[in-house]
Amino acid sequence: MSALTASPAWKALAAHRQAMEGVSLRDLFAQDPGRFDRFSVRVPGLLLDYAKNRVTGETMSLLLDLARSRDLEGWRDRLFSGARINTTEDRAVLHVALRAPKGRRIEVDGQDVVPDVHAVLDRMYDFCRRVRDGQWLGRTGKPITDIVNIGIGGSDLGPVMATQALTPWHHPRLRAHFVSNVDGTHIAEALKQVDPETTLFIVASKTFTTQETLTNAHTARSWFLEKGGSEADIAKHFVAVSTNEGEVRKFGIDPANMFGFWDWVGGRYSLWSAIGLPIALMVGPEAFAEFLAGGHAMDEHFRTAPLDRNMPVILGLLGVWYGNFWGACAQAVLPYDQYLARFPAYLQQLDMESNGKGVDRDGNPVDYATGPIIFGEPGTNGQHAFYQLIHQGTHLIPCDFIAPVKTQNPVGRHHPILLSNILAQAEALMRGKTQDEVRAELTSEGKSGPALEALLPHKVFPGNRPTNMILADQLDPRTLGMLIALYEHKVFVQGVIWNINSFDQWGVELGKQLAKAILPELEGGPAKDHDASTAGLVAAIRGG
Ligand SMILES: O=P(O)(O)OC[C@H]1O[C@](O)(CO)[C@@H](O)[C@@H]1O
Repeated sequence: MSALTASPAWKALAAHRQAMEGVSLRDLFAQDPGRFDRFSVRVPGLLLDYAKNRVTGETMSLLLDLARSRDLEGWRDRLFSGARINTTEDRAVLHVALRAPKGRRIEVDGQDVVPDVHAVLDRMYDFCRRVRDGQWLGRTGKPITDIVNIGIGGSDLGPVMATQALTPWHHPRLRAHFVSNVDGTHIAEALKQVDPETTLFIVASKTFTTQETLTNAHTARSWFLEKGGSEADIAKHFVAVSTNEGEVRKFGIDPANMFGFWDWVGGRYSLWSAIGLPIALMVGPEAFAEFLAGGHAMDEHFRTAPLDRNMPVILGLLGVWYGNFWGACAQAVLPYDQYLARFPAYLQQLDMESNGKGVDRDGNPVDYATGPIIFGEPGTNGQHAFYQLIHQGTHLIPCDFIAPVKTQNPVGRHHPILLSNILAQAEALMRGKTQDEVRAELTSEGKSGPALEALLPHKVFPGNRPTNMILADQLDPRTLGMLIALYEHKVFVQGVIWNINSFDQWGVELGKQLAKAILPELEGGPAKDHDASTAGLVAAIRGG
């Protein structure tokens, strides 16, 4: 037994879970009209309603006991103080420093990093202004019209998601494109849409050694040269975002056109850094600064709010409650805002790359579930796809619903219709529909006898399915920053409870290694020793 599962706080929760068997959310609501007030938290701009969870006051207090017993507050202090909590890579974890205001002091090895953060931001903002104002000119003297970000994972998903989320703030002349997949189709289709004389490529890679990104970047470079650009023109059309100046130079990008960041920024936590350059170019420095301010506001909330009023803590603990005590292995994230269409994909990396771990910080196998499978689609599309399983299937899938109260596009009745759907879904998942209710409904429709009885079980909804509701006043740069930081800290809270390192990602390495070995075989090199399946597939691809 691990220290976690042997702990009194864990055992108390396990016993409480047994006591909660059969307790229904319907009853909890019926018994307590103040449930919304008790189980909701506001920070300016965001409201979290977690009343539709299988929790009582006792549940929350036992979960908070667990958090305290894991020294959550101590770990939070270590995070914010620049301690090297990413032990397997011997790094600090300081994405919070990327959104710290000027004058705030955050140290790594005794050195304040906030001035460096703002020096890069100032350079980025200056560059953005020149591109946006039409002063930065392409090789034939024309202003930039298209930005192609080449990156993958954290160097792609965050920028794609946030750029799309902030579409109403986009500069009218600029279009953003994102190329990530090493599938040549991705870059080929992007290049079909852009003009080499007015396109700016951002090669975004923390390490600048990532195979997909380097392959795409070299293809873009060759295309640029084939289309009449010269080596000397590259400086006008290619910039880099990286921590690796040496590799950037080797690629042929002048370090003067490089925006740096630091090893204490994890890839999936990097959209606040220069990796956010495509966002800043599209929405402008002022909106990007607001986005950072939103992230910082959530940092302050996480750092200072009491644990029982702390949004990331509450979300994290609820995830632990369902994952570890109710056997839920998935978590749906359901944004009811088309601008947040890529939010679930972004969260997949944030959460699953962070907490998809099977050993604890000391390398011991864990005897409890860790991070869940994250999935989702924007509402209402998901309703017509996978909600059936969430309502009536055999798996327990806690859901996070996210919506803006005010839409950026008040077209006709669309927004009230959208919001009626999100509220209805959460209500339906909580209430369900009993046999008696179904029987009464079918009877009122004129059904009776065996026909009614045959249909009845199919129309019953068990209900009692947990949901959180996150309402933003509106989706704008500030609330987007808050929302992202909320989930970053939620993931951190869970990592602390599970005693895992949420900041490394060794699980992505083996596939990369094997792909390197297989590539020469697919390009005509000698066949290597594989299992029969892989050998057969290699032969099939080689036409053997
Ligand atoms: O920015 P880089 O170094 O190209 O890495 C891209 C991505 O690859 C990973 O290392 C593994 O998928 C991610 O953590 C990272 O975001």
